[in-house]
Amino acid sequence: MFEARSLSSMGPDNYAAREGEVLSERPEHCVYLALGSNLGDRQAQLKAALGELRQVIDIQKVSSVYETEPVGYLDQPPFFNIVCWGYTHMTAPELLKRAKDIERQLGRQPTVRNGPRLVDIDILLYDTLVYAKDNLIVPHPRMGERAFVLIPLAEIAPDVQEPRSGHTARELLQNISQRGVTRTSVLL
Ligand SMILES: Nc1ncnc2c1ncn2[C@@H]1O[C@H](COP(=O)(O)OP(=O)(O)OP(=O)(O)O)[C@@H](O)[C@H]1O
Ligand SMILES: Nc1nc2c(c(=O)[nH]1)N=C(CO)CN2
Repeated sequence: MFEARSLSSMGPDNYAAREGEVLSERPEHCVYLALGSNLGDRQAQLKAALGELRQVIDIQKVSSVYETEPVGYLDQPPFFNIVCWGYTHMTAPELLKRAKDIERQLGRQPTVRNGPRLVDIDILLYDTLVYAKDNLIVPHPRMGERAFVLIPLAEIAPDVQEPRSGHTARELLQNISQRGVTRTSVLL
């Protein structure tokens, strides 16, 4: 399924949008995103962010909602975290820009690194792309150490590979502590 629809291995610079180009005629790319929220109505924030993302990503699967203890900066409320995957015609830089626009649109204010936020959207994987330029790093550089990412990722795609290491989500999860992450009964 992933291989069949992941049509291009070109880097993002090779197919920047051209004038008059029809988005749906561009190649499709398989993307994995992680979303988190720890302020306000966390469930509503995640739902709203997913709704916005659906405008540019044909979302195939969304994980359960996990309540997770804060990592990095500890003096903040617990998060709700999810992971989803789907297909998009956007390039990776375009998708990052859209994700950051959605965060702003939903009211995210600048804060300390790892600090509280209404909604956070990270690009985990973009096809098998390994990319680091300007303000974008793919695969997400910290995904392999975060139970709040790997547990929902392994729920919906245990065999997906992190292309830098070649390890699957299930394998990466076996190398880290799974404490502080609880599956909730919340449905999105
Ligand atoms: N794969 C990626 N997904 C999302 N943002 C990325 C990615 N790679 C680099 N960035 C950059 O990281 C910057 C900081 O993002 P953000 O404020 O969400 O960080 P953070 O959520 O506090 O920390 P973390 O990146 O560890 O989750 C963004 O402006 C973006 O340009
Ligand atoms: N539990 C949890 N901790 C975090 C999270 C998050 O989404 N969940 N995001 C962070 C910065 O992106 C920092 N710490």
